[in-house]
Amino acid sequence: MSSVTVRVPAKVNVQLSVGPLRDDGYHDLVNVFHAVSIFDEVEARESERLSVRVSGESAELVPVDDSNLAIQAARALAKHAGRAYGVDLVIRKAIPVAGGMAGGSADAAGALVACNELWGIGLPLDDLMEIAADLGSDVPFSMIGGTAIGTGRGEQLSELETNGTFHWVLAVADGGLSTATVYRECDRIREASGEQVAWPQVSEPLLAALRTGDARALGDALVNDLQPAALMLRHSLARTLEAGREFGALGSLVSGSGPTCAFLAADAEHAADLAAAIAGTGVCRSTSTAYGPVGGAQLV
Ligand SMILES: C[C@](O)(CO)[C@H](O)COP(=O)(O)OP(=O)(O)OC[C@H]1O[C@@H](n2ccc(N)nc2=O)[C@H](O)[C@@H]1O
Ligand SMILES: Nc1ncnc2c1ncn2[C@@H]1O[C@H](COP(=O)(O)OP(=O)(O)OP(=O)(O)O)[C@@H](O)[C@H]1O
Repeated sequence: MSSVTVRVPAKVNVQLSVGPLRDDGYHDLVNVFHAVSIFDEVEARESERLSVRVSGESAELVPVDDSNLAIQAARALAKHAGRAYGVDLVIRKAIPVAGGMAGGSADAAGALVACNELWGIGLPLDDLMEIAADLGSDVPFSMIGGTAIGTGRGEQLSELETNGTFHWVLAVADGGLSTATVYRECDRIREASGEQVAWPQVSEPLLAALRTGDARALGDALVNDLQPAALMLRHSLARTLEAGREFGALGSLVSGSGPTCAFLAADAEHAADLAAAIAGTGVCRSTSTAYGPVGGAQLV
């Protein structure tokens, strides 16, 4: 086999509840991930050396040195297997870079699955998931996709049963936001307000909405504790969210650490109308529609 291609979805967080800052610099979360139909492709080609190339959406913003998460994933898998494997990784990006939709994590998950196949290692999913968690808090979810609750720093997953398909509009902003900076801003806002940080709890109305496929109830239950921090760092996002509400989104929130905003629609037609209306106001760089849940990293 000389080449293997894997497709990996983006995510939105339908609940992101952030607990107190831990001693290791992470926060305990209740993180309800939902995989949506925007996909990066990671192709692994036989090679003597480790290298990566990136094309597509904002490819010029993605590093092609050892800081690339897909290269880190290939290296970690080779180390686990105890061999000095090489691979040429070719990434085709559709997921916005530094957009709060787990783009780098998707590429890391894609590289793990693709290299496991290309190199004929045959490592079981459980072992791949452990390597994934070491690479980043969002990487395990990118492996499995669907809808799942992440606890701990978001890496301890339990899959959720959902019904039907949810339709989304994504409003992509100009430029990204650093995840670490957004968490730091969240801590700063909390410290300044003197607020006692509660232990994060799963939202029962949110779980019920997912279980029954009730988009209207899900729209009411969407929550993101990082949203005030993202809005503080990027004031223009308030107008983006406002446009969604104005044009009848069932719910609007910043996706993860932002700056992408996600809007829930009633159905595919409503999503298309909403995407066009929001784009027409000029409050974001571009809009697209997507549906979820979709599966995780998969060979194509
Ligand atoms: C915002 C989310 O995307 C929501 O799914 C994730 O929580 C972030 O996941 P990620 O990008 O995979 O993040 P990581 O690479 O693990 O961590 C980047 C930085 O984000 C902060 N971080 C991340 C996860 C977490 N539970 N608490 C944190 O405080 C830490 O400062 C960390 O140094
Ligand atoms: N393969 C990759 N694709 C995109 N960014 C990468 C990749 N590897 C490393 N990076 C770096 O990671 C940073 C964050 O990018 P990424 O697209 O993962 O952010 P994000 O979607 O906001 O992440 P998350 O939602 O997991 O917090 C980028 O600014 C880039 O420098």
